[in-house]
Amino acid sequence: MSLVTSLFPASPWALGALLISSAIALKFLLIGRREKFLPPGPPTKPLLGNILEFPTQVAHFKYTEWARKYGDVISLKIASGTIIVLTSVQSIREIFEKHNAITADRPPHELTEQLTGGNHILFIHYGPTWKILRRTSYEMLSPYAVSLTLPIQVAESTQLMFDFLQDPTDWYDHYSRYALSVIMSVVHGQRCPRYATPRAQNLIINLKTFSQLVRPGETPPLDLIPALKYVPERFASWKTTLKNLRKAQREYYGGLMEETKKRMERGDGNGCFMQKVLERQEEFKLTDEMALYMGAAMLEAGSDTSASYLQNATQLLIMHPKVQEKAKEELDRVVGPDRMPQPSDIKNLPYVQAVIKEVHRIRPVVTTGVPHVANADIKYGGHTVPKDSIIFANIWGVYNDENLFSNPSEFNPDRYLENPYGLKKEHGSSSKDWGLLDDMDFGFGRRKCPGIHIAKNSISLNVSRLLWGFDLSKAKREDGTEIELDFHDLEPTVTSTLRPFKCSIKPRSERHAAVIRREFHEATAAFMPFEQELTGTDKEYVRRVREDLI
Ligand code: HEM
Repeated sequence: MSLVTSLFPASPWALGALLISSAIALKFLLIGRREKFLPPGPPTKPLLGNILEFPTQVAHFKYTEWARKYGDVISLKIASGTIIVLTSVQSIREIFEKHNAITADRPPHELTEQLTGGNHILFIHYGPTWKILRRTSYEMLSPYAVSLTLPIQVAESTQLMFDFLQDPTDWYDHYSRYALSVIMSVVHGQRCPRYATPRAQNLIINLKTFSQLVRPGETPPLDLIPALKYVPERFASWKTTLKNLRKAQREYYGGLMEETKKRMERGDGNGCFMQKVLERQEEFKLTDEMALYMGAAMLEAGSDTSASYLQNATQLLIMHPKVQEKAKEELDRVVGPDRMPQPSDIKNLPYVQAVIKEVHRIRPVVTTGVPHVANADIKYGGHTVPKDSIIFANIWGVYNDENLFSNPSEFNPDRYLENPYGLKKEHGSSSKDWGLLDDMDFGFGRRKCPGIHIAKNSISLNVSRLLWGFDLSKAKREDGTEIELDFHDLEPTVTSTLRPFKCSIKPRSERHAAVIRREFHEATAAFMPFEQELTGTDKEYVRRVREDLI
């Protein structure tokens, strides 16, 4: 028997079995391997692909390192799945904007599917339910609709400044209260005058449980191995957490909706988002479940994000006293010391606007965006972004590209006075691509953040008021030495959320402080329609604070 024939078994059945098992083995070996048509990326390992080096936290640093090495569109293999990361304005524009109908889907997310019954606009697939929810949110959060909510937004910002005045040590929580209260008022028609307000605390606790549950490693990889969802609850503690959270969320959001209904029945409606949703529920074709989770999604997507931006801005301003000085000079000239800046002032404050853009650039809130999914192949740069691939936009990587921005790690708002997009001189400002740089932090294409107008109001009003009224500096120890700030001390979440830190926030003068107190007192009428459901403790709190102002 020759060596060659000895390798083949005698029976044709055995030969067939051998061929099939070899084909299966080969297929398995190919799993994890980068297909030829894919954009380049780091080397893969059989079966695993890039799973071992795939970053689950602060992914933007690793994505950027790979982009500089392999190009602005890279691919990563997670077993047989493909992840695409875009790190240029041109690729984002082409793939997310030009092909927006193909890239409007989201990756499967079993946990949120089970938690919300597939009704949460942020997570659900691109399809009929999403279209209904999106149309509703788009209409309710249009620039015009948002302009009608300005009085409560401005009033809440006035309380924020008042809170800084009264109790600057809790500055971090004041931002969280503010962001929550604005969104609770605009969406559900009831405000949270204290951080400790039960409505605020309930939401904070539910959001914490949720973000712990979705943290990588907390639950088995349900989307990768769907069979895991059938493991009985006694062996899968995540199922109990999820069940309890679903119950808590439904009680919470259901309660808010009931209170809106009662307000409407009494004829005391305050024009909040949910009131309008309920009034037009049939027209929008919203089921009760869809309406419930519409309100939920707004609160969940709209509170932490705005607070994180403002906390980041505060840290950056403390770290850059010269930027504060320059902004204050502009505010003194345009607004003066006898009133706080109003939304209508922002257009006359180019340097403050530059500061706001520079904070977005150096510290985008959602550094790698929220992933989209392609539902068909897309050709780009000689490669294919395949159907079903998960696509991230590496916003941080674009904003920190030294080919676009000079010294990108330097906080320098002046770059926006020299070029409307903050770009190096040679890029000019005429290319239509650059417009995308303006609002990158809010995402792209059909899934772009519908809350952008509320968020922009919050950001511009509060950054300008903070600079107008306060001197921000590092806190000092007892021995007089300054406590240094750590720019990279972030919470392990998907947003750029700083951990709380000590700092000093002092009114610029007694004159500024008096204006804040006066305007807070004058804001009482704007608060009232949103205080109908306050608990006894909260009622007592607002009564006492207002009495003290007289
Ligand atoms: C600084 C504040 C905010 C930032 C940075 C931000 C950022 C984002 C980003 C990056 C996305 C994903 C976009 C994409 O998939 O391409 C998003 C989606 C979303 N945001 Fe915001 N957001 C902010 C404030 C708000 C506010 C105030 C609201 C509500 C009033 C809101 C409601 C939503 C909703 C409902 C979605 C889901 C849209 C969808 O999937 O169709 N956001 N946001």
